[in-house]
Amino acid sequence: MSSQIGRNIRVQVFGESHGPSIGVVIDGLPAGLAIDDKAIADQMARRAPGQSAQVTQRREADSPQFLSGLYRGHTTGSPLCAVIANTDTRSKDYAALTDLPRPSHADYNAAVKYGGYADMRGGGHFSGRLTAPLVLAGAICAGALRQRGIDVGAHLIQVGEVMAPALDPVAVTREDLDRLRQAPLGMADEAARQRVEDLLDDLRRQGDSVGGLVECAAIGLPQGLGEPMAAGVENRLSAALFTIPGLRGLAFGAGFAACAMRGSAHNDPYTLVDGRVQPASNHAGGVLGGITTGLPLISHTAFKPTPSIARPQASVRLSSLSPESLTISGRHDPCIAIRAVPVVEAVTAIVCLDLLFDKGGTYAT
Ligand SMILES: Cc1cc2nc3c(=O)[nH]c(=O)nc-3n(C[C@H](O)[C@H](O)[C@H](O)COP(=O)(O)O)c2cc1C
Ligand SMILES: C=C(O[C@@H]1CC(C(=O)O)=C[C@@H](OP(=O)(O)O)[C@H]1O)C(=O)O
Repeated sequence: MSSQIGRNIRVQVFGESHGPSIGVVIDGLPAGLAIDDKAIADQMARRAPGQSAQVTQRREADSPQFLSGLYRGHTTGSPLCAVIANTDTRSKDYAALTDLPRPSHADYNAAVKYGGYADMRGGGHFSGRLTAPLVLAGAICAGALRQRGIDVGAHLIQVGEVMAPALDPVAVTREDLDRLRQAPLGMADEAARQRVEDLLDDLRRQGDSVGGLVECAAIGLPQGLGEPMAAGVENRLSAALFTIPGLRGLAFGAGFAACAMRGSAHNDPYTLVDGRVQPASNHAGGVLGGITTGLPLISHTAFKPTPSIARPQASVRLSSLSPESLTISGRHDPCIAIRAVPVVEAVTAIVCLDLLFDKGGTYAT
């Protein structure tokens, strides 16, 4: 299994959802970086399970214990290791699924690939639980970015058929991103959020789940990060974002809408702003030729509906190879995208810091 992202800042996650703990080793952080415990706790709480009626009811404190790489509130320059305990595991929910795999989860694929040895309780290493250490790593990297005037924020702009307004891809500010971080369900638009809450209530009654779309913006990035072709910003961000389970689609800037546009509408004309050459619009999403343009780096990530739903579904009993109906009990998110918001933000922060370190690694804390 490869559970590492980053080139200069290497983030390795480990653990299984129902093992004793999950965690992260971060290598390549500069020494002397102040660790803001409150900022980390806030980000962890945005993602944590059991925080509202609209998410999985598993309860975890998600308070990290640092084992190395941290001394007197600052990074030491050696690998930082942190563990997060798994306390509220209910493994009996998963006992029957070894022989009767859930459609669209990783149960059956893991059983075949790892010959039945993978610990799939709670989704094991495939679980959304493994995004907790990613958020921890992202919060640490975001602290380093903030010192350089760079901020990353994400929000939910679609759940099923409910849409919320997207950010202004040129003029998005740090205040906008702060506001998004405070928004319940990751959706700042109140009217849209109310419709999402109603939709989630309906889905709970129907035993169903729904997909969603997350928009993320990184602002304050200098022009010139990244390289062409295989080392492009999109390449590196894509590889990292696809570590998030349930992610099914990723687009930059105008994304798939670009295929229906004319060049005259899609092109971002250059203008002069305070004597500097700058694109006047941002259909490019802040990246051209694999290199940042200096405008906000905008991504859209599409999440599938949660696979574990309460409705009866067709599966196959593996021991007898007979078709059987499966009804899943247990605690599940009705919409993965809601708790994926801070995860997308975290992974984007990790990659942005990683890109900054391409420049020779001379980051002054
Ligand atoms: C934050 C988060 C929470 C998730 N919660 C659940 C859940 O409660 N139930 C579930 O079946 N899948 C959940 N998933 C998705 C599964 O982990 C994922 O679909 C599965 O591991 C298969 O991976 P894939 O969808 O990337 O192919 C969650 C994913 C994330 C990122
Ligand atoms: C625990 C978390 O989410 C879990 C992600 C998940 C899955 O299949 O991805 C399934 C559920 O696990 P369990 O059955 O153990 O409650 C979620 O609760 C978390 O995000 O911290």
